[in-house]
Amino acid sequence: MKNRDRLRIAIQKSGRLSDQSQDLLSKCGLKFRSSRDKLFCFGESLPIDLLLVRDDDIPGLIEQGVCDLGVVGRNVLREQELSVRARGEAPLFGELRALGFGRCRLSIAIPQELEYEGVAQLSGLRIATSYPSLLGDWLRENQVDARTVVLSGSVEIAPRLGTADAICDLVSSGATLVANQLKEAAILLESEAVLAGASVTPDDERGELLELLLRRLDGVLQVRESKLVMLHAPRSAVENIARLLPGGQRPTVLPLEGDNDEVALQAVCYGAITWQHLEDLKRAGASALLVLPVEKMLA
Ligand SMILES: Nc1ncnc2c1ncn2[C@@H]1O[C@H](COP(=O)(O)OP(=O)(O)OP(=O)(O)O)[C@@H](O)[C@H]1O
Ligand SMILES: O=P(O)(O)OC[C@H]1O[C@H](OP(=O)(O)OP(=O)(O)O)[C@H](O)[C@@H]1O
Ligand SMILES: [Mg+2]
Repeated sequence: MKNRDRLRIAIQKSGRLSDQSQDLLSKCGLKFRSSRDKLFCFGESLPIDLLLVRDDDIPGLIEQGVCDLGVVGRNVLREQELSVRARGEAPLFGELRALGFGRCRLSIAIPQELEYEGVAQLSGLRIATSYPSLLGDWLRENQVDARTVVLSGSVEIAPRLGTADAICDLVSSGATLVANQLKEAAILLESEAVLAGASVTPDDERGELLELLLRRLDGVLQVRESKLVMLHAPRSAVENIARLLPGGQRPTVLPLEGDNDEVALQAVCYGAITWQHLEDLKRAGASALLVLPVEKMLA
């Protein structure tokens, strides 16, 4: 691995993951000066630079040591991981964190008029895909002997053109399948954007930068799911109420001026706080309930 004193992160230049990738990095406090060509952006707030590339190139760039981190769909990362393994090599990149956006699934779909009776039915079929390694792996695991037809895009049209009998492609809302008279038969992989990185942490300045960035990222990811809940309650109800706080840490209990029976409670809770939660808390004796968003968090 080449020695560098600045960390480099690759994200998708323009596509489904671009905006949310940029947004996530900016929430981690990274600011970039964009260059004229807009393919390399110099990091101004920390020695962390940005590369804007095609998503398919990200695992390879990490493997070659050109960049240290990348934001890419798990579907792309796993596909390339499997293709490296198929060459008898160990991949030099892997998933470091799941990022919670760009959710979709890699599925097999068949023509709507067919009844799906199970994987065995796929034997002997031609399946069109842009993910030959993931598909091949799944077919082997399920002992299905099908033929893979590799296409780089517009996979859903293959059955209509007669070049394949089924497809294996990304599905999110399912609208593209319906538009092409196809239906989902089996899910091969649940995907979302992930932070990918080298399997070995660099042993120069970048190692520390990487740790700092991961700490910030963990804070940002946690905050996204967190709320600060504040309420008043009788001292005797505190234990019950603490149990009702979803994923809550131990609450802070504070005295209320001029009141010996009531206390104020505050706790950071993880996951959604629904109206049902609030009603349950009220029934347990809580009043003056407030639910506030959390902006930053550092463990
Ligand atoms: N319909 C979808 N809904 C949600 N996420 C999706 C959907 N389709 C794809 N994704 C996710 O977004 C990633 C990027 O999708 P996009 O279509 O922008 O890629 P691309 O066309 O290969 O882009 P590039 O030009 O960078 O090669 C996919 O690899 C996948 O992880
Ligand atoms: O289930 P849906 O919500 O319809 O989404 C699925 C479609 O989205 C993606 O394509 P995209 O629209 O990005 O086009 P592309 O493959 O040409 O990039 C994917 O390849 C599917 O075709
Ligand atoms: Mg691509």
